[in-house]
Parts: sequence; structure tokens; C-alpha cells
Amino acid sequence: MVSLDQDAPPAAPASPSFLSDRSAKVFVAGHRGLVGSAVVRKLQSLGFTNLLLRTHSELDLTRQSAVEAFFAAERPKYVILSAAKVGGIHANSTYPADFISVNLMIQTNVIDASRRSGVEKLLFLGSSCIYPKFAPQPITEDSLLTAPLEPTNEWYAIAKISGIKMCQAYRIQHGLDAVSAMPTNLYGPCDNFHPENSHVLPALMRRFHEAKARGAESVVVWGSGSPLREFLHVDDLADAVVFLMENYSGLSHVNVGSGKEVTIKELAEMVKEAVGFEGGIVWDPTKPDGTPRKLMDGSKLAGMGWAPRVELKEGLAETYKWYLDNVVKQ
Ligand SMILES: NC(=O)C1=CN([C@@H]2O[C@H](COP(=O)(O)OP(=O)(O)OC[C@H]3O[C@@H](n4cnc5c(N)ncnc54)[C@H](OP(=O)(O)O)[C@@H]3O)[C@@H](O)[C@H]2O)C=CC1
Ligand SMILES: C[C@H]1O[C@H](OP(=O)(O)OP(=O)(O)OC[C@H]2O[C@@H](n3cnc4c(=O)[nH]c(N)nc43)[C@H](O)[C@@H]2O)[C@@H](O)[C@@H](O)C1=O
Repeated sequence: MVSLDQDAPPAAPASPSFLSDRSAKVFVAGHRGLVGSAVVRKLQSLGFTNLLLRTHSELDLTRQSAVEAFFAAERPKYVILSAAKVGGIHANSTYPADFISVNLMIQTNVIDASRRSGVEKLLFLGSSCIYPKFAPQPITEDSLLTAPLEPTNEWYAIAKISGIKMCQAYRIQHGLDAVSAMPTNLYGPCDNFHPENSHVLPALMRRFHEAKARGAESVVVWGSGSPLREFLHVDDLADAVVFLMENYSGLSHVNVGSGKEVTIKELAEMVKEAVGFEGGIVWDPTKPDGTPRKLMDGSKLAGMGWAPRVELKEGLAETYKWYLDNVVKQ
């Protein structure tokens, strides 16, 4: 494992400054997803005028030759890699081949093409599932690769760990300014509300909403309710992504979290209240709990001067409004 001592000073601004380069071409990969759409909103609000955006059907990032041709033709200066195969505990357990292969292909193609075409800075998005199942809490960046992973998402985690290592290797060998951000569990507008394949928060929002609409007496929630999760609003993540693009240029990945955790039982009660469902909750113990706890240590990023803003209760209310306006009304 490469020593993290080789990190550049964390607060040293990238050169040239990302934020003083608002007419530069920025490729936001996966711009219609939860994260990519929030990054686009953030960059547009900051006055970035030259965003390079392609849907999955316009550019399949698993196709190496298409990705190489795209980078050769477009020559983006900055890349934010938020395209990935993403899903909750059920999707990760059901489609392990997709989660490892699609993610390895996307990140390998994009990172390699970025280097070949002269990209100045790239930000890769991983996930808190890279850490060992029983990592000491809160989880610091140096817990990586110290013990076995959580089995329900090890395929995805291995791909994400490879992405971190690829950024490090390309920095060392080729001088590519590639940084990696590891967000905790995210939520917000443009999330995936699929009943089985999504993450817990949008899944429960939909389930409580539909139960309320049909006057059901109860809603089924998976597992025991005891696992702890840390939730971060995606607008806070987008803010952190821009912060890192501006302020960080180092070898180590950087945790991005809210610092606050809730049990799944507490989350279910909060979502139920946000939606206004008045029935009961029935727990389904045949469904997996996944990792018992994964609170990340955010002191590295906090030490650079970044802090989250959105409280979970407020974020839930805003996300439910988005769901009503954009999913239910369609
Ligand atoms: N959601 C979460 O809770 C967390 C997410 N992350 C990370 O953030 C990143 C983004 O996740 P999130 O926004 O939630 O995911 P989404 O599923 O919401 O969005 C993924 C995006 O990737 C695009 N995409 C997928 N496959 C391809 C492909 N082969 N070629 C081109 N584009 C593709 C999709 O395009 P299209 O819409 O056109 O199909 C979509 O826009 C991921 O790296 C994930 O690991 C990390 C921690 C938690
Ligand atoms: C972001 C992260 O997301 C995934 O990990 P996870 O945190 O375990 O994700 P999850 O949101 O799917 O579940 C959280 C908890 O919630 C419980 N739970 C209850 N009821 C529902 C439910 O209805 N749906 C889901 N999905 N979970 C439910 C569920 O049983 C579990 O205890 C990784 O695969 C990986 O992709 C990753 O990085």
C-alpha cells in the first residue's frame, strides 16, 4: 500500500484555481443521476458556462473506444466522475457481476482517457462501503484495506477501491491530478426510487407514500432496524466536490459525511412523519441488515475548512416535495 505520507499539503489550492476557471470545459459524467445532477446544479449556480454532459445512451462509458474518441474530440479540462452502477443492498447482492464489471470499466476508461487527453484535474467518487465491515468507528481514511469487507457489497467495494488505487497510481506515474472523494449514504432530488433496487431512504419514501395513498394499515421495512447509517444531502456533497476540486490535491482519498448517524428504525420513523403516513411499521427479518455501522471520520475534510449544512429532517421534507413534484406527478 502506498504511504499516505506522500500527500500534498491538503489545503494547497490546485493550480490553476478551479473556481477562477469558470469558462473551462468540465465533463460531469453521470449528470442525470443523484450526484451528477447536484454537481451540475452547483456548478451552474457558480457560473460555470461550459459543462460537457452526455447521457448513458449518448456515450456508454463502458466502451473504451467510444470514451477515447469522446475525450480526444472534446478535450475537457476537468472531469467529475459521478457515473457508476449504483444501488442499495438488494441490488448489490443480486447483480454482483454488474456492480464489479461496469464500475471497473467506467472508471478505468474515464481515468485512462483523462490522462491521455491531458485533463488537468479529475475527481473520482467512491463510497463508504470501501471500508471493512467492522472498521473502528468513526472510520478514518487509513482504515482502507485493513480487514474484510461487508459481503453484501464487496463486489462494488472492490471496484471502488480499485478506482482509488487507479487515481493514486496515475498521480504517481503520470502526474495526473486525480483525487478521490468517499461519500457516506446520500439522498436528495433525482434519487432512484425503485422499490427494490434503490437505497433505503428513497425506497421508504416511496413505500410510505404509496401506503398512505391506498390507506394501508402498515408498511414493511427490511431487516432488524438496528443498523446505523450516516446520511448526507446530495447538495452538501456537491458543495464538497467543488471544495475539493478547488482546495485538494493529494494521494489519499477524502471522507465526505454529515457526522450524524441514525438507526434504520429512527430513519423509518422520520420518513413516515415526513410523508404523513399514520399506520404502523412491520419489520422483515428475512432481509439483510448489511454492515452494522459505518460512521465516517470527517476530520480530514473539516480540517480543510468544509462543513455540511443540511439537517436530515429538513432534507427529508425537501426530498419528499421533489418526489411529489417530479415522480408522483409524472
Ligand atoms: N447514492 C448514494 O447513496 C451514494 C453514491 N455514491 C457514489 O456517487 C456516484 C454517483 O452515484 P449516484 O448519483 O447515486 O448514482 P445514480 O444511479 O443516481 O446515477 C448514476 C449515473 O451514471 C450514469 N451511468 C451509469 N452507467 C453508465 C454508463 N455505462 N455510461 C454512461 N453513464 C452511465 C447514469 O446515466 P443515465 O442516467 O443516463 O442512465 C446516471 O446518470 C457513484 O460513484 C456512487 O458510487 C457514493 C456514496 C453513496
Ligand atoms: C451507499 C451504500 O449503499 C449500500 O449499502 P447500505 O448502506 O447497506 O444500503 P441500503 O440503503 O440499501 O440499506 C441500508 C439499510 O436499510 C435497510 N433497509 C430497510 N428497508 C429497506 C428498503 O426498503 N430498501 C433498502 N435498500 N434498504 C432497506 C437495509 O436492510 C440496510 O440495513 C451499498 O450496497 C453500497 O452501494 C453503498 O455504498
